[in-house]
Amino acid sequence: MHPNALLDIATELLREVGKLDMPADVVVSNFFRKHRELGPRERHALAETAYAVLRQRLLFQHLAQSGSGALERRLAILAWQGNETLIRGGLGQHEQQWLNGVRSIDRNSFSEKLRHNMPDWLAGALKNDLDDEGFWNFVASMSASAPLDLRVNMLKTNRDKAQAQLREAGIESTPTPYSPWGLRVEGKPALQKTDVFLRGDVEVQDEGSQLLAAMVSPKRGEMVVDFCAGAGGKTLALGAAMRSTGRLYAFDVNGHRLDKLKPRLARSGLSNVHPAQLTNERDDRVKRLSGKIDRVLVDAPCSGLGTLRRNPDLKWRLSAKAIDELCELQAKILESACRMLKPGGRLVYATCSPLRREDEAIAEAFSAAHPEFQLLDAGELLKAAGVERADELNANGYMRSWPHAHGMDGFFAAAWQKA
Ligand SMILES: C[S@@+](CC[C@H](N)C(=O)[O-])C[C@H]1O[C@@H](n2cnc3c(N)ncnc32)[C@H](O)[C@@H]1O
Repeated sequence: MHPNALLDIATELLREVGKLDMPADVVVSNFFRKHRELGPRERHALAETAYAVLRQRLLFQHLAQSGSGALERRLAILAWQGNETLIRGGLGQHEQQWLNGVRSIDRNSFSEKLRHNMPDWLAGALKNDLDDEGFWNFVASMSASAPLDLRVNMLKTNRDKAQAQLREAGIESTPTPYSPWGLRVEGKPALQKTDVFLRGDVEVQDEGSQLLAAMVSPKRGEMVVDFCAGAGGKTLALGAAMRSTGRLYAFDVNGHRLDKLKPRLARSGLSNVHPAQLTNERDDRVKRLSGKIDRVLVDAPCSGLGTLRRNPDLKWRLSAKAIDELCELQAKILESACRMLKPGGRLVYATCSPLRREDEAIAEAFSAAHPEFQLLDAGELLKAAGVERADELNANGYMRSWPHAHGMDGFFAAAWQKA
């Protein structure tokens, strides 16, 4: 495709993504469905360019002020993630000069806001929770893209075999440093077409998300509830840990998300999973299971800010008010879900948020209101589940992962045992 035509398409894509009215991954895949003429390399460059703009939106918007023509075209030129020589071929003389000028600006001269690229409310909240070094480490980690992690389905195979089969399909991977079930893949290969994926030997799941299942560590024959199962990322890991025995309820209020679990379940070979849509967290099903369940995972609806590497649009689509509402809902869900546990049972509360308000604050309030639930040490639980270097993930008894420290998404988990 001619570079100018490619820049026109990039301009169009950035216009769509810039509306921020839908998740960026949905906008990008809808856009590609409309533009069948694009090859894989062009799609990759376009998607990465859109994501680069979302990651450093304030900086690019600031730099784009000095140019002329459509704003989105200037953003695309500044953030271009494909072949530099190719795209330069599509630029007019003025654009070439403008780009050279912008590139020569010393980035150290930029204001703090242009360096962290976050709305004020979010920068304020993170600075409140992290020290200066932690804050800037977090910022740096969020400006890179995330790796593709897979969880090996131990019901069907083992990590060595899965790795060898991926290699046969031309996909190189390495064992994840913490999760004993994880493989980290180089680049973004077309995994979904490989036999090893279609057979259900591997599933896409961030290493941190695998560790949340390790915090639950369900055993064969147990009664387990995944309260906020969504599309079932953790459900599948829990079901495999149970060796497809016992009963695993996959609850969610969103039927559309639960529908997405079905094809994954079919591949997984699990027969112990029972998906059910709830009307709300106080649904009658929850009452009926009161005092009957061995393990409950509450993978709560949250800001998702621990996944900013994958979903950089979140920081622009969320607001301080939305966090307030989420915190209220998280407390309500935990309060209702805890009723299902039998004495001796384990409750796990988890988020993919780095904000203390959604994490420690919810866990501390729950502990204070429920003396019958005793907090368990996350480091010990992870070690017992076979997680390597478990101590590195222990933060005052809670589990915490950071992209900059552990190379995985930012997760939090608290676990309690019911007396
Ligand atoms: C973090 S996501 C779950 C992701 C999922 N566990 C996975 O691993 O793929 C949170 C889920 O909570 C669900 N949810 C929101 N409000 C809920 C409620 N009141 N009761 C149960 N689930 C709820 C959302 O529909 C969403 O699917």
